[in-house]
Order: sequence, then structure tokens, then C-alpha cells
Amino acid sequence: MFNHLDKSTYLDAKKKVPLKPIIAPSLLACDFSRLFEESSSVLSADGGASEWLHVDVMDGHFVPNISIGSVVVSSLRKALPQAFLDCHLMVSHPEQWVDDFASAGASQYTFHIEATTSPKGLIDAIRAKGMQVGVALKPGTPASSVFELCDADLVDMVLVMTVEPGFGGQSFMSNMMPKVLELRTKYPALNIQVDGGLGPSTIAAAAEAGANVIVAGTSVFRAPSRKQVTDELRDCVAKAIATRSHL
Ligand SMILES: O=C(CO)[C@@H](O)[C@H](O)COP(=O)(O)O
Ligand SMILES: [Fe+2]
Repeated sequence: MFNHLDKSTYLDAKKKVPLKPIIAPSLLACDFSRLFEESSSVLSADGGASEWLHVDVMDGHFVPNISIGSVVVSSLRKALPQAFLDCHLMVSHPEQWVDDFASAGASQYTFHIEATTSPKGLIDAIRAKGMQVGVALKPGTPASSVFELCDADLVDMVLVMTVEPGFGGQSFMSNMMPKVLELRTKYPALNIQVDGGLGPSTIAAAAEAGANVIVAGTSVFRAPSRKQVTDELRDCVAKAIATRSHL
């Protein structure tokens, strides 16, 4: 399993070696009264087999919903010292929470490009605290808004939202796939995450467009076999990566 300090995925992207499929179940769809069991069920080898855990942080301002904050990340880190905690900050002032999430043990800090006027300063602050950096785009935000950051190799991952952020269980927006394809064409070695409505019926479109990091909440946590769905998602991404590498 992945140590949260393990930078292998980031280094892979820097070294331009082939991308890895990464599945990140969103805890928003789990039973929060059993957070540890739910988290370990998707990470452990026999209950599940995911690489990352996706933690959705909502402030009731950037999005019309409130979820969880750094205290929960801190508890997860203590209970799951090796887990890669992929934190998706749907908050209006992402600069405000960098220190708290770093102290809590977040592995990656993904902020929304729409929520900041100084992304480079924010990225510096995130890196200074030892976290990987992700930048997220709402459905209405063009890929070009992160070209400058990607061209300068400042981010480890771009998150393309495939629903309006704020709630789990929404329908996948297939019209976001040209955005994923545009990013993949320009940045062959970048981790590109998709988030919202991903599951067995939508994974092919996302994988073929070029996404390699897949957030899946409802489809994993509500499945009869979480491991089976996780493996199905990963296989589909792996096939798409292999196909692209032979083109
Ligand atoms: O960031 C978000 C929603 O804002 C996501 O991470 C969702 O929580 C994904 O849930 P499903 O659509 O897979 O149920
Ligand atoms: Fe998310």
C-alpha cells in the first residue's frame, strides 16, 4: 500500500514514464459512522484494492454543502498511516487551510483554480508543507486556465470535475471529455483526475479521453463488491493507457 510520503506517482510524471491507473474512492459516499472500516475496506488487499482515498472538503460557500475538515483527515492519518489521502478542497479560501491539512497528514492538496487569485503562491505554500499539488476545474472552467501552471510543471495533477461540485451521486457529464482530451494531448505524462458520476458505465469515456486518476464514490461504496468495481475501473484505465502508448 502507498505511504503518504511516497512520491512515486509524482516522480513518474516528472520522469515521463507511462502513467499509472489510480482509483480513489470518495469517502463522501461511505457510512461516516464507520469511517475507519469503510476506508480500510477499499484499501485493504482482500476488501478492496484502491490506491488512494479521496476526501471531499466543502465549506458551504464555494459549494452549497458542508462536509468534513482537517480534524477528520487527522483521525484518518492516525488510523491509516500508509494511506494516500487525496484531499479535494471545495473551499473559497484555499490559502487558509494549507497548514491545517499538512499538519493533519494530507498527502495531496487539490484546490480549485476558481477560488484563488494567486495560484503560484498557493502552490509554493502547499509544496513548502510537503504535500503534492492538485488543481481542480469546475465544469464551466476551460482547460486553458491551468496551461500556465502545467507548462511550468508546477502541479502534480489536474482534476476535471465531471459534475458541478458539491454533492455525490450526480450524473456524469460526458461533455467534459473534450477538456480531458485537450489536457491529455498537451500533457501526456500528467496525472489527470476525473470526479463525479464515475462507474462501470462511464469509465470507458473517461479513460479513452485520457483520465488516469478516477474518483468513484457511489459506484464503489454502494456496490455489492467494492473490489470488483475498483478492479473494473482500473482495468479500463490500464487498457486505455496501453492503447495510447501503442499509437
Ligand atoms: O467532489 C465531489 C462532489 O463535489 C466528488 O468527489 C463526489 O463525492 C463523487 O461522488 P460520486 O459522483 O462518485 O458519487
Ligand atoms: Fe471530489
